[in-house]
Amino acid sequence: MAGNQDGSSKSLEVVCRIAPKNGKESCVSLVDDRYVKLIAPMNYVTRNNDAFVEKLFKFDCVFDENDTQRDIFRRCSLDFVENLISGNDSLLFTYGVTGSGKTFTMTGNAENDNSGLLPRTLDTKSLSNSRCCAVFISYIEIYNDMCYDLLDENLTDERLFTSKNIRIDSVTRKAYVEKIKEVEVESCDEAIEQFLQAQERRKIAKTLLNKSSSRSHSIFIIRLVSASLHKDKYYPDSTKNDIHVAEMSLVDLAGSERAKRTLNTDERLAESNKINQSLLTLRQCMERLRDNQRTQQHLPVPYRDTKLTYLFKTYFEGFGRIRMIVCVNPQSTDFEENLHVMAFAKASREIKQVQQKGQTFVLQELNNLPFSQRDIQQWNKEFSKSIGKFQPLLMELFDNPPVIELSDYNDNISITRIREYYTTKMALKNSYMETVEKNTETFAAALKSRLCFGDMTSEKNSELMEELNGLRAEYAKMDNNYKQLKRQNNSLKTALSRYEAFEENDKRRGEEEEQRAREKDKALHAQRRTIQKLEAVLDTPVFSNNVAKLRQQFDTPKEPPINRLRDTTTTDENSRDSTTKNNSRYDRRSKSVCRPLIPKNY
Ligand SMILES: Nc1ncnc2c1ncn2[C@@H]1O[C@H](COP(=O)(O)OP(=O)(O)OP(=O)(O)O)[C@@H](O)[C@H]1O
Repeated sequence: MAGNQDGSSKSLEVVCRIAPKNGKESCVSLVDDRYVKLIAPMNYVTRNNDAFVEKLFKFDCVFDENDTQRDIFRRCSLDFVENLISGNDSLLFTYGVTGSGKTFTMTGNAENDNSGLLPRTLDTKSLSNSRCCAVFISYIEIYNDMCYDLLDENLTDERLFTSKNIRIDSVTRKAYVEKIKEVEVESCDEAIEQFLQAQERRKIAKTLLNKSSSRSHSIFIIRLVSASLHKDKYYPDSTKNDIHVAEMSLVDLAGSERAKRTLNTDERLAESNKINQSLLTLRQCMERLRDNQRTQQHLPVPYRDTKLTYLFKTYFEGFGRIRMIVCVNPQSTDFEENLHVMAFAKASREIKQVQQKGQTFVLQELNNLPFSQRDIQQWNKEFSKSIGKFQPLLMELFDNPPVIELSDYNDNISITRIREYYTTKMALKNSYMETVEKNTETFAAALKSRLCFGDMTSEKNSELMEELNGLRAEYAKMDNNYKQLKRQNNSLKTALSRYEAFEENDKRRGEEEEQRAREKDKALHAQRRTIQKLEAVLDTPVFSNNVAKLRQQFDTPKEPPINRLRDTTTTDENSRDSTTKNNSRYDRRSKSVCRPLIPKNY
């Protein structure tokens, strides 16, 4: 392999996609095209008992529900297709919690222009490629840490004895899955047909958190073999040693799951454990890679621990580009898992990748020439067709030549026969030659006109391309503006609903106060009426009489002191008697004082 590094190192690219929120509560929100905010649910405290309110995370790009599948494709996959055509490898994968939209992003669905990255990638046309290409696809899944060929029609649901091994190619040093089917495809439709058939064989199941949850990691590989075309000819130039073999791998990882939330049991639980284990290993590999780069150490990276990490080892070692799409579900119940996902994304962005230039393979090094068998068949067909046109003429030209046998030098009969034969054939040949020349002229004229037309078309194409690029740029600008406005609109809507909630609260509070004031008024009114009644009572003659009587009683002079003195000279008994009498009289009086002022019947 003559692959060479271009020396530049870039951070591993991580993009974030926030799924549409499913309810009012949301723990993730887009700040701008590069930052997301993770907001803790009410009363959330970390394990260290610290209060966590919100935290910002940086990405290379952020998408939310306002971005379409087409936007994601143009930002995340289109440049990888160009990378593929120019002979470089790329790995594009989705990562996230179960139900966060990984499969939706990668595969999508046919409804409402919702097809995902994979079908869109297959449907890309290159206008600038002047090379002869052949496209091969393979599709594998890693289920319970075993590798299976999804293009294999005999793959049963039990997957008995069909697991494949991963090997490292001695020439290219790339990891590959051994003995899998690689199908050459001629069109996007053909590739998608193969993909859909294979998709039926994928392990998918209903879980509590996702009604069609991927139980395996799926890896779709597009292999492009290209060679420059031989000058003025329609077949590849095999002498120049510039055959490019490049791969683009589109990976839909299974989502991390917590048994506590999924309530998985038996088979689902075993799957879940394997999924989590391989994701953990992926995480450990990335972290070790980052730490090695930071500390300039060479501690072993545990790629071999799982099939997934072993298969992508070469990518992480710097061969090819990697882009990770982190999918997040903004619902509050996913907060803790999203926190882990964000931490992983942050660590991944700290990994530096040494960029590779196109890998050119020297022909002799390859065991199997990567020519497209279809192309070869096609060329043979065309060749035989054009040769075939002249076949009858050739046959006619050399059919039944006369036996050249003379009895003696005077054998005029034989000489005449031979002369006649060759004269006729000479005339025939001349006429063929004329036809051939005429045909050549016609063909040359046709070719010239086609070439002219081709030149014109290509010029027009370049003009149109320029225009298209201008329009694309304009569209992108308008699209950005539109999204910005949409986001502003959304935040205004949120502010409005918050304001309305406040207003509603105020209104309710006002009404409650009014109600309280009314009740107070009512109570006051009742008190006033009671007072009025009391005043009315005060004015009644009965009351005045009673008052007069009372006054009279109080105004009546008390026993003169002298009597009292006399009483004291009497015996104790008398004294006690008189005291008792006086007391009882007083009692009587006091009873009259205690009589109600207001008559009972009032
Ligand atoms: N951006 C989005 N727009 C519209 N629908 C979405 C989006 N993201 C996810 N969904 C919907 O949410 C549901 C779950 O998504 P999906 O199956 O892609 O999750 P997943 O991450 O692949 O889950 P798992 O790891 O369990 O396979 C699907 O019905 C999908 O259509």
